[in-house]
Amino acid sequence: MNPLASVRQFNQSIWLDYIRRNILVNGELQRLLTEDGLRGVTSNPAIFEKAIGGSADYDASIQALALQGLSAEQIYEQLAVQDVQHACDLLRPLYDAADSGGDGYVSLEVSPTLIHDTEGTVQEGLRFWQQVNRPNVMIKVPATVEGLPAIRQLIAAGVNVNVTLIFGLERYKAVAEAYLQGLEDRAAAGLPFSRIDSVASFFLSRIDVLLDPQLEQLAQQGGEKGALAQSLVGEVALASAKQAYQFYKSIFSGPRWQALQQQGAAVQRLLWASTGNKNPQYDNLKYVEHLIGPETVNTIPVETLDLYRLSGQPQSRLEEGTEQAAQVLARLSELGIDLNQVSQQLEDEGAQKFNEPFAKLLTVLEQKRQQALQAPVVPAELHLGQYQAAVDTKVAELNAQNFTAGFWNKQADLWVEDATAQQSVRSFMGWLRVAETMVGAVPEIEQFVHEVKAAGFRHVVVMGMGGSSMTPIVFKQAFAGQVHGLPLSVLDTTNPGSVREIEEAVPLAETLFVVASKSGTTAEPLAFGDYFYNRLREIKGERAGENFVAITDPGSKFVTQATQEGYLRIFLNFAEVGGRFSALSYFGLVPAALYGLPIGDILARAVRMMRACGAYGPVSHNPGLELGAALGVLAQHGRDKLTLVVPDSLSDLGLWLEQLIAESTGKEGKGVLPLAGEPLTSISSYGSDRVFVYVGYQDQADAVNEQHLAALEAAGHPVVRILMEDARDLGSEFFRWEVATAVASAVLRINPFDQPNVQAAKTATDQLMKVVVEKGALPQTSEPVVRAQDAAYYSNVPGRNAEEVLRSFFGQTKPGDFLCIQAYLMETPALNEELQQVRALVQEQLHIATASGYGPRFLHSTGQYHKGGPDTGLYLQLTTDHAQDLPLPGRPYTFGTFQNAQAAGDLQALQDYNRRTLRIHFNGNPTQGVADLLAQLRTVLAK
Ligand SMILES: O=P(O)(O)OC[C@H]1O[C@](O)(CO)[C@@H](O)[C@@H]1O
Ligand SMILES: O=C[C@H](O)[C@H](O)COP(=O)(O)O
Repeated sequence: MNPLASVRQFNQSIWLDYIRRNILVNGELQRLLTEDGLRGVTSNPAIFEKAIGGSADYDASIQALALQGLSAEQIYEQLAVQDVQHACDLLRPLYDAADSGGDGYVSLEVSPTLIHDTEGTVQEGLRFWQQVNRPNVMIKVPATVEGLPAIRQLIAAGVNVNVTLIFGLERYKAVAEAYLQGLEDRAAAGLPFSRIDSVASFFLSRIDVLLDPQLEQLAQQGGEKGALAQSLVGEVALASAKQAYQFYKSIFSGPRWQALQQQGAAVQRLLWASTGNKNPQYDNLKYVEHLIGPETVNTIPVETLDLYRLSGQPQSRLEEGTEQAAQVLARLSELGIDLNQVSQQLEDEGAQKFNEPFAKLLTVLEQKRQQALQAPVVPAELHLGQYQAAVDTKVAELNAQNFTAGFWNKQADLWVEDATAQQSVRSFMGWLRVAETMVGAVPEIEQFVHEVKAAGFRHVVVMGMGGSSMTPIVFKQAFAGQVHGLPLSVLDTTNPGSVREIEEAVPLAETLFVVASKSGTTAEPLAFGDYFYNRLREIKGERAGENFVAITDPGSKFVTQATQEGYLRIFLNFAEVGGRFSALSYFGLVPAALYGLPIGDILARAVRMMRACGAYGPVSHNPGLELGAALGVLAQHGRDKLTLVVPDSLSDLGLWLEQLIAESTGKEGKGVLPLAGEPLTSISSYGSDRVFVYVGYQDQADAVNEQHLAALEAAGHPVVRILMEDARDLGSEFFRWEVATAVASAVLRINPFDQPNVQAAKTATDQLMKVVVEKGALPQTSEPVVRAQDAAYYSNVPGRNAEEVLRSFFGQTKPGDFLCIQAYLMETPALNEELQQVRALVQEQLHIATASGYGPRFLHSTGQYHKGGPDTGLYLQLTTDHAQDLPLPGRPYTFGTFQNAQAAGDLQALQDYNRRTLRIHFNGNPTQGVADLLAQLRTVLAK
């Protein structure tokens, strides 16, 4: 048996004298608990100095906390408290176990600067107790003269205390006395004793380190005294411990103790501390092997722990040589050594030994804090030409009304007048500070990632719609090749071909499926979840749930389902964070971390932007406000087509911006229409409804796009450029654009946080699905205007053949319109290519903007704008029959029918809003269908 685990049979508990974030996160502490039978953890200022000051583990958190305005000391406290909380959570099952035996604790020491300050110690002890907020934390209090009354008071207040820095027997007795008095005070106040635990940490190696040289010097003088001194070298620490244990037995046995014990009090166990050997001549296990005995604890540094695991030989030895031990201590005085003086010196040095690293740690933190504060956010360069003056006026107006302060105070009248709408605005502004909350959740997420990898998962599939899956799509592309996490796929379409493609590409049994739905009621993710859960049941039976993770709001129906199905983990997001504003919450960060992204750094960048936008006090320039004001004012001047130009590696950022901006602003007949992925066409093909935004990288030349933008700018179009340092700046950009979107909405006087017109398509789809459930198939659609050989054309425009229908449809185009291609087809590179050519042709020939989206993805993105925004769209819907369909388990329909119902439902909704629509249903291969359409359009649109 592992010697470490065997120690328990002698009723001693082994604790770990070490803490560092990586061992909490990477499973190391958990392994020590499970395999080595470890039963507690202790920390001290020197340990934290090594962990925080001596590693880069905490740098991202330090940056984020510094940017939030915390001082070096506050940063230390926050980090230490977080680690202790995390460790407490890992030890909690042990603490809660019936046979916990007073174990399962994690110790956090009060500041070493308080070593002679009773009141300060009590206050800080109580503060830490509340901050850590875990029943299994112990507050470490030094056993100085001033510490004794603090121990008593904290015990009386019900705080678990680890008394530290005990070097001598007299002081040990005073410590036990303070503990008893604390308990008695508590009893007198009529308060219970249950689960108040305390340990008395007797420091060992430091005693020998101080005394051995003195003894050796005396030994060199020879004679009888010399011989005595020689015999005592290396003996004093162990003798002190053995003697202390005898005192312990007598203190915790008499009638006084029994009275307390009867009321439920627990003994204050002796804990052997400072048990890492510091003298190369001694056995490294010296302060472990000799001190094994009942009702004691030994807190052991990692190196000693590793050695003990290899060669420990546990036996109960604490009461061996008790007589001799007493002799050793008694005879010291014959050598003129006063043990009380020695203890005092050790105590003074002990204070020093913790003060120095603590001061060093604060210095390091201060440097890192300053660095964080000096790092600027990436600027957005706004070249607004003739609109500059109007935008400046709006910015001045917003500043004059103190917009930034009102914004951070969730002042809803900045957007809407109606009281109910204001309430809704306020209740969806949790995104403002969600990045701060998530900084604290990083270790938890990273630990989860380690567990997932350790369990053998090799792939991750995120399944969700709109805001719930868009961020992972962006991350996947932007960080491709730069990270080494688990490969990631995102499923956000009901297209049976795409579902099958993912199914065939992943190792099902070793794939983690993340079902992401804020509401927990969105039809698509629930269908994806059910489909893959069923597949996993076929492979793993009852254990299928082990491959599933949910991200959803607290209390959603999906929580119940995921619980019943035995999901591996349920991440509860925040009700007050809306879907498209959830990039920096669990929705964006859990998949990101699984993919291997440095989520701490990404969050730190987000906090940097929060700070720049006035989250922590007034700012002279608010980049989010300035961008948002520009977008709002430009839209009011008819420049409402926000055309996104990005390098290939950021093309999916366009999709994210589309869903954020379109779903937030496209309502009440107003809005900003973001256009992602438009092909570049001749400068004259762009109308005066455009504003161009480039998001790229500082150190990556993008000549083609840049030349194009320069020409557009020269032609009088407003152009915005944002050049990120690296992909981690996406954290900043998500936040900048969220603020800008909210500000643009304020300029347009709309509520950015609802999506009133998305429901129209959902309701129409639901009705169609009811028919499917009842009748087994979708209802017949009305007759097409034209039925050609390979395609049918449905529209309310006239035409005797395909060409005429296309001519009538495109003949409706006015300046300021846009073509919106809605492809309910399987996304493939070849199809993308054909669609891009259609867009380019339309842009060139009709001088209108073009958008293209796959259904149902765009329904949760630009779909809101299509129905709620201005009536400027020509909607070209492309559908097909699904040659290779997929059944949906437990439902009387297939993915293909579901997707077609979504197309039909949205078409219905568009027509209900009197939008101009043309549906082309391809009978054959859709890519060929689009190629044929392109050929026809070349004729139809030719000037
Ligand atoms: O996360 P949920 O609730 O499944 O919603 C998915 C998406 O659907 C919408 O609610 C509506 O399109 C989006 O706002 C959201 O991001
Ligand atoms: O609680 C544990 C003590 O802080 C620790 O054991 C001190 O050990 P050291 O003497 O090696 O610093």
